[in-house]
Amino acid sequence: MKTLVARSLKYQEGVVSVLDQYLLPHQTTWHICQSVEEMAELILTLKVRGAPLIGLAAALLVAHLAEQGADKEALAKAIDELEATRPTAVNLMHCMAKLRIALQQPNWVEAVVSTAESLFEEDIALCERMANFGAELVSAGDNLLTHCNTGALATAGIGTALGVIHQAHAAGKNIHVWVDETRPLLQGGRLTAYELSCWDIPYTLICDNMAASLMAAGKVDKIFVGADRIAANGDFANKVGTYNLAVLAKHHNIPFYVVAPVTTLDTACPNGQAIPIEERNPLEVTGVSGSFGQCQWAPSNANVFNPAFDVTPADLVTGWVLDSGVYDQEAVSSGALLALN
Ligand SMILES: CSC[C@H]1O[C@H](OP(=O)(O)O)[C@H](O)[C@@H]1O
Repeated sequence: MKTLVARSLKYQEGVVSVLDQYLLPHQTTWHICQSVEEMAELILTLKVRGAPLIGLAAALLVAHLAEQGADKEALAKAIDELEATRPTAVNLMHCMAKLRIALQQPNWVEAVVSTAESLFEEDIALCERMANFGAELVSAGDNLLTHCNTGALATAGIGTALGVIHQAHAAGKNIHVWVDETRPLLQGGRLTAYELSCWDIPYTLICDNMAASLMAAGKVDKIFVGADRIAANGDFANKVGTYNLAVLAKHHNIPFYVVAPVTTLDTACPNGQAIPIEERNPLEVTGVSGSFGQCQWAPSNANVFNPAFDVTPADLVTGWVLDSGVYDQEAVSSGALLALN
C-alpha cells in the first residue's frame, strides 16, 4: 500500500497509525494499529472518529491485513466486525461495501489495497470540492456557527463543514466562528477549537445552550454542520444537538447548511426515521474524561439518555453542500439526491 498521510490517520513505513482524538488538544498521541480488535476499540472509544475518517481507518487496516497475508475469510470477518462498531455513519458501511466487492476479485489482495487507497485519496478531493462550493455561500464578515468537529481530524482532507470555514477564511472573507462545545464528548470545545486555533481562524467557544441567545441577538449569520448519514429525502443524522440548532435557525430565519460528501448519502434510507441512532455509554453524560483525567458528577444510579446523534428533517435545511454542488429545498424535494448515490 502506498504512503497515505492525513491529519489523524496515516499509512507510512508499513504501519497504520491513528491520532488519539480523545486526548486532544492537550496530548498528542499516535497509536499504531495492527489488529481488528485494536481498530474496533479505537473507533468505539472515539479515539478515531468522524464519519469519513472511521470508514477510511477501517479500510486501511483491512488493506494492511490483506498485505500481511490474511486469508479471504479473515478479511471478510474483519470487514463485518469493523462495520458493526458504529451504526450511524454510513461512510463506514460505504467503505466496507467497496472492500467486499474488492474481495470478490480474482486478484483480491491488490483489489482490496487499491480500493482502500482510492477511498482515502477520493475523500481528500471530495473535501476540496465541498469547501469550494460551500465557501461561495459565506459573505465577508459573516459570524458563522458550527457544531461538533468536522475538520481535517475527521476526514482525509480539509474537512466538511469546517473545510468550508477554512476555505472561506483562506479566501479572505474575514469570518468569525461560534463553536458549540458539543456535549457530552466536547468535540467542538476540544477539536474544533484546536483546529481553528491551528488555522488562525477567529472563534469563540460557547456552551451548546448559548447558541439560542446569540441567534436572538442577531449574532449568527449562517450555520454549517456536518452529517453522518443523509437520507433520500434530505433528512440527516448528525451529532446530537444539531436538530436544536436547525429549529432555532428556522425560528430566527438563519441559513442552515449541512456539508457532506457523497459517501455520507444513503438513498436506501427513505427518510430520517430509518437512520439507526447510536446510543452510547451513560458515563459520557454523568461525567467527563479525557487527557485531563476524569470525574463523575451525577448520582451513580442516574438514569441516562445518551444518543450520539439526532435527526434533522429536510424542511429545516437551507442547503445541502455536497462535493457535486449546493442543493436547495426544491432540488432535494424533487429527488436530486437519489441521482447521486
Ligand atoms: C466530518 S465528521 C461528520 C460527523 O461525525 C461526527 O460524529 P463523531 O464525532 O461521533 O464521530 C459528527 O457527527 C460530525 O458532524
